[in-house]
This record gives sequence, C-alpha cells and structure tokens, in this order.
Amino acid sequence: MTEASPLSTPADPNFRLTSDVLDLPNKNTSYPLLVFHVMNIHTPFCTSGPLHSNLPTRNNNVVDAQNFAIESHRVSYSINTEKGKLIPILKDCSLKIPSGQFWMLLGPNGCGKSTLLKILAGLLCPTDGFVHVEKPRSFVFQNPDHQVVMPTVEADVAFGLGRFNLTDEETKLRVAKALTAVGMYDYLQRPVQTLSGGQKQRVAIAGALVEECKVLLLDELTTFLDQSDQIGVIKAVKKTLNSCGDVTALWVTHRLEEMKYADGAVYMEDGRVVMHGEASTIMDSIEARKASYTKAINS
Ligand SMILES: Nc1ncnc2c1ncn2[C@@H]1O[C@H](COP(=O)(O)OP(=O)(O)OP(=O)(O)O)[C@@H](O)[C@H]1O
Repeated sequence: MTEASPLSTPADPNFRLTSDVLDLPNKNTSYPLLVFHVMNIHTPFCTSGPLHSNLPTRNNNVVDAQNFAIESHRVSYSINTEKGKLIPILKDCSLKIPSGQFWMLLGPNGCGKSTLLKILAGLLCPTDGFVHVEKPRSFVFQNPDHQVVMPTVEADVAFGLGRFNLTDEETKLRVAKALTAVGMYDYLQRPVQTLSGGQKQRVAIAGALVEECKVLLLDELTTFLDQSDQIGVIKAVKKTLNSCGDVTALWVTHRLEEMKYADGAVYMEDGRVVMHGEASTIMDSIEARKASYTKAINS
C-alpha cells in the first residue's frame, strides 16, 4: 500500500487518531453538513441526485435519504511534485454511505482507495469538492503495530479515554464494552506483544470504539492476516455494527471474497469512483469486468 503523502499523515508510531486530533481548521459554517476542511467549493452540496438510486436497503426499508454517515461530493486530490508538476490522484469522487452500514471500498492497486479514506478521515484535505463524515470518527491502520502501543490490552484500549475525565469505574465499563464488542474481553490483561495480528487488529478497533466513534474508517486491515484471522476481524466489525446500531464502517480491501460481509460497496479505478451501491451488484460487475479482462488478454 502507498503510505507516502505530502501532507499530514502522522509519522509518530505512538500516535492514535481521535476525533479531536482529526479536527481541522477552516470549518465552513455556511454549509451545515460540512464537518471539516473545504477547499474551492464550486458546487453546492445537494442531498438528492443520482447517487441515491442504487443504494441498498436495510430491513427491507428504503434508507432515509438524509441519513448518510459518510459523504463525499466531487472530491479531487492532486499533489505537486518538486518540479512543480500537478499529479491528479483523485478525480471527482462522490459517494454516500448510509448510517449503520458496513461498506467496502475496492479497486486495483494505486487507484486511490487509501487517499480517499485519508480524506474522509480528515488526514488529507481535498484539492476540490467536499466531504461530510459523522463524528467522532476513527481511522484504523493496516498495520496494528502502528497503533496498539500500550503494555496490556486493557491499558491500550483505555489509552484514548484519558482526555474524557472519566472515573476508573466508567473507564473500566467502557473498555469492557468495547472489548466485548470485538470478542476480546477475555484478553483484558494480556500483554499486547503476545497477541496475533488479528487479535491486535481487534484491539485497535476496540480502541476506536471505546471513544464511542460513529464512523470507523478501516484501511486494508486484513493484508497481513491469515485467512482465519481475516474472517475473525471482519466478523468482529460486522458484530460491532449489529450491536451498536449507529456505527458506520468503511473498509478498504482488495479481497473480493470479503464483499459477502458488506452491505454496500464503492469501486474505484484510476482515481475515480466508477461504481457505488449494493454489495452483490457491485460484486457481479467486478466479476464481469475481470472476466472480460481475462478474455481480452487470452484472445
Ligand atoms: N505522496 C504521494 N506522492 C506521489 N504519489 C502518490 C502519493 N500518495 C499517493 N500517490 C499515488 O497516488 C495513487 C493512489 O495511491 P493510494 O495509496 O491511494 O492507492 P490505493 O488504491 O490505496 O493502492 P493500494 O491498493 O496499492 O494500497 C498511487 O499511484 C500512488 O502512487
């Protein structure tokens, strides 16, 4: 995965992303849905339009058109090289993800998935367009060693609660709830270095949940995991969403088999969102694209 960025990805391995850290200046108060930094707004935000047409339903009810936890509207992102050349990375990316759902962001290597996720997390500012993401929001990194940093599971999950002025009892309750949600409560006192990769990922997710985040942004969490850990982490996220009700997750992956756990999906190619909607429909389209690509190279 491309990690480099010309802007503000924190380099400190002890850094844990929190909603406060993610707050950027220059909030645009004239657009109520805007949550963080906006540059060069050319098009007013609208909550209706073609993107609504293909959205999945939950419990057979049409999703409330206003009830989106994550939105990006015509987001573009370019970087300036040292020679002054402007390289476009994201082009006009729009998406809407209903609250409480589990969505995946897929696409070939280098198509811009991580860049878009970092923009949704507030780690990068779009060059153009704007985003709305419910808060608090948390970003979970691909490599859990970059954010599971305290000596024990309990201390690690409690780490982000220091700034909330909670009693010991309240802290313990919140840590227990978050660890239970990801199936890791039995590991409360375990030293973190004795955990498997998948267990560390779940602890990292609990570290996000303990702060009662509304949006989880998850960047290729299963890259370094074997198949059983991979499925374990996905199921933990699914279960969390089911039990918390109002948490929304966007999961970046390049593994098509993970799609069966998703409510919806966004598919990108070459810096653009090319498909966006119900998971099985997107899955079928990706399979069809793959088949026609294979046919083309075999003919
Ligand atoms: N700071 C940077 N400088 C130069 N190019 C960059 C920078 N950040 C990203 N890119 C380029 O932008 C494109 C998108 O990168 P990104 O990491 O978002 O893709 P991705 O879809 O997440 O890829 P992967 O699936 O391989 O992780 C890539 O071509 C990458 O090389």
